[in-house]
Amino acid sequence: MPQLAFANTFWDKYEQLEKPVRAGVRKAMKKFQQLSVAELHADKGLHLESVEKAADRRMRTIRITDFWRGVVLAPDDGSDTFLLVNVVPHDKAYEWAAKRLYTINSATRGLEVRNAVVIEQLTPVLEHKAAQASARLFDGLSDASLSRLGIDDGTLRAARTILDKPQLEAFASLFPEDQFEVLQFLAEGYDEDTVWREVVALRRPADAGPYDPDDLSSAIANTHSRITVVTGAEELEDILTKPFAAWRIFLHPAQRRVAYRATFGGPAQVSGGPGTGKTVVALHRVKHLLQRSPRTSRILLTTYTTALAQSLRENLALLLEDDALLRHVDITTVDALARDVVRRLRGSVPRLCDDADERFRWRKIRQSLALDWSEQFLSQEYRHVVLAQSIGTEDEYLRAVRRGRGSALGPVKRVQVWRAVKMFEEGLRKDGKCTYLQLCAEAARLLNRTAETPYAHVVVDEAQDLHPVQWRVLRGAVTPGPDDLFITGDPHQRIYDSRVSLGSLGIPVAGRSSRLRINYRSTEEILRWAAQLMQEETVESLSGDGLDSLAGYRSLLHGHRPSLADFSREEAELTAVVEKVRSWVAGGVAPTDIAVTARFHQTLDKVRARMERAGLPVVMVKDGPTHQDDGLRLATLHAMKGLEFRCVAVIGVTAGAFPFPPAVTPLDVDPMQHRTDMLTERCLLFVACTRAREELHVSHSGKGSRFLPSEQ
Ligand SMILES: Nc1ncnc2c1ncn2[C@@H]1O[C@H](COP(=O)(O)OP(=O)(O)OP(=O)(O)O)[C@@H](O)[C@H]1O
Repeated sequence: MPQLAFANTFWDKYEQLEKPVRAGVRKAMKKFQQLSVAELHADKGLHLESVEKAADRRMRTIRITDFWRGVVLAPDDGSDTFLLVNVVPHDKAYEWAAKRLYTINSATRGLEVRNAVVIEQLTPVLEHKAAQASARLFDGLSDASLSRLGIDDGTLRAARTILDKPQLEAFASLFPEDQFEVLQFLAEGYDEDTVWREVVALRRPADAGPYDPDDLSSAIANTHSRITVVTGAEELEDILTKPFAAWRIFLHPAQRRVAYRATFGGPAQVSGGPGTGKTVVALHRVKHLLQRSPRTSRILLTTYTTALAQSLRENLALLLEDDALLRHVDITTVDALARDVVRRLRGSVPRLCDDADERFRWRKIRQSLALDWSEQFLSQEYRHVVLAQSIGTEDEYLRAVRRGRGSALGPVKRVQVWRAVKMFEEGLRKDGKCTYLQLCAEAARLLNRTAETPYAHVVVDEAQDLHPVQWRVLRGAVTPGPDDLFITGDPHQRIYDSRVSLGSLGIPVAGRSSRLRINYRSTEEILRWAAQLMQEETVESLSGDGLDSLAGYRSLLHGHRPSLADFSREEAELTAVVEKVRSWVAGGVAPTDIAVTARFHQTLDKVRARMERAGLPVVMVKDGPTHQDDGLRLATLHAMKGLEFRCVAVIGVTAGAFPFPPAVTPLDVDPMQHRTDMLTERCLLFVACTRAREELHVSHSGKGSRFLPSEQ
């Protein structure tokens, strides 16, 4: 019987096909499982046909319906793995198939495809231009170095004509995939050995023997990130009938390496820019841990908000497809976990004090003690110093190193602050209340006192915003040792001003950190635009022991440039956003795949009224809509964390809203805190803009925010 394999490019089309065409695909695929190779070639219904003047002699088309054909790479070396690469309307199928050439990469041993015809047409023209340029992008690299990294002669000739990064990007859909990634890394300035390690070694099989350019079936088996080999009828049915989600099947080697690494000697960390698949990796890690843990052990999968926990739940169910396994995983926020721990180990949970109540209490204390500091300063001092360092006595506070705080506090002042802290804590205690962070501190204390740890493994997503006391809860929830904590996050998306040093919290990740660089969500145009919002900012790493950067961060997708619109009045801005949403809907985007976001609820209320008047129903993200709830999504910027939509409009990006003065500590009060607050403001806008997959619209009325790029 022949073997059947699918290239991920096949799914790009399959998902959009109409029902009868899909049924045709299913019927054709089944034949590959029922007939012998000889019978396949002879089957009249399938009509396995070679392609005239094809760049690849193994290209075949098959009949799907009267109007659609499948494109198949058929082995001609005696092996029996057929690779299904695309479904194309009948009249375009031959042209599409004729241009593609499949080859085996000499370094990675993966199967790659290139648009051989277009590369061949372009190269002489570009060679002519390149000869006149003073420098080319890859001048500094010898042919031998490039060849070691898998660049073959055809690619080399074209690569030698490339002058700059934008020109390289234009080759994204033309060059063989692994070779293109190697060139992207080199273009970012990485040296040969790093590129070998980060691209080649990740893919190359450990037991790679001598290079055989014709061993198609081994190459197909090696190419996990782009090809899936179907092992049986059940699996085929499963793939063809369930909603297809590429992330379930095709992991990038950098994702697979961490998600399925047999074991880590201790806490492990994965960082990466927005949309690089950190959540996807966290989900696959849970799957891996479940498969290798004893049936009695429990796993905690945790994230920052309830909405994100809900989405993790849905996606893990999709990935595992096994309710029995799913029951071994608790999916919850750290705060909810802390509440459960306190309830279980202490019997009751105090009432929770919300942000407004907390601010009110600090204000009253400040007034009653006639302190010079603002309530914001006191609340931050409590959060970033007292709670962060578990300070319990005045003496400890007097000796504390106030990391991250830029205002000096001598002993006299510290005694005053400590009095305020005690008043705050006693006031809450008297009212039978506590803040969320106090609840976490209590949960951590209780977990520390008991010998029992509730979880065998803890997997943390969106880790960048967790406060040290929340980390203590997680530290206490799992016994230190191999595979205890698996952490994913992006310090460029820190929007709640929590600073940590994971090492000092008993979570050392040194030597077990990795980074993801390919964005699977947004187009390169959106990414480049959004990255300008973070310009020149240095960002502390996830573990707090150095700096993080977005170097090498890129997308393979291309689309429209974001639009930045500027209005003199808010009315006009609101009218424009309604029109924008209308045009997206008219273009075929489902309202559930569109989000409008603004900093303030007030702005969202106005948007809501306008949209409803225009006959466009809306749903607030904070109300936790499910997939079934129709309507365009409205959310504050904070609520956009972790989400994604095909189209996003970020409105009200004015000078007064970004930075928002009440959210920023004045420079003269605390220069360090001022810088952190300003960075958090930038991050907030960055997070919102990077939620967009295909279209991003940003607008303001009146003066625009200084964070906005000056050039489009
Ligand atoms: N290997 C993959 N193949 C296809 N799609 C992928 C892959 N990895 C991730 N994706 C898709 O990319 C998008 C972003 O993934 P994910 O949410 O995991 O990224 P993230 O790094 O957690 O993002 P953020 O930090 O911005 O919230 C999702 O739509 C996901 O399905």
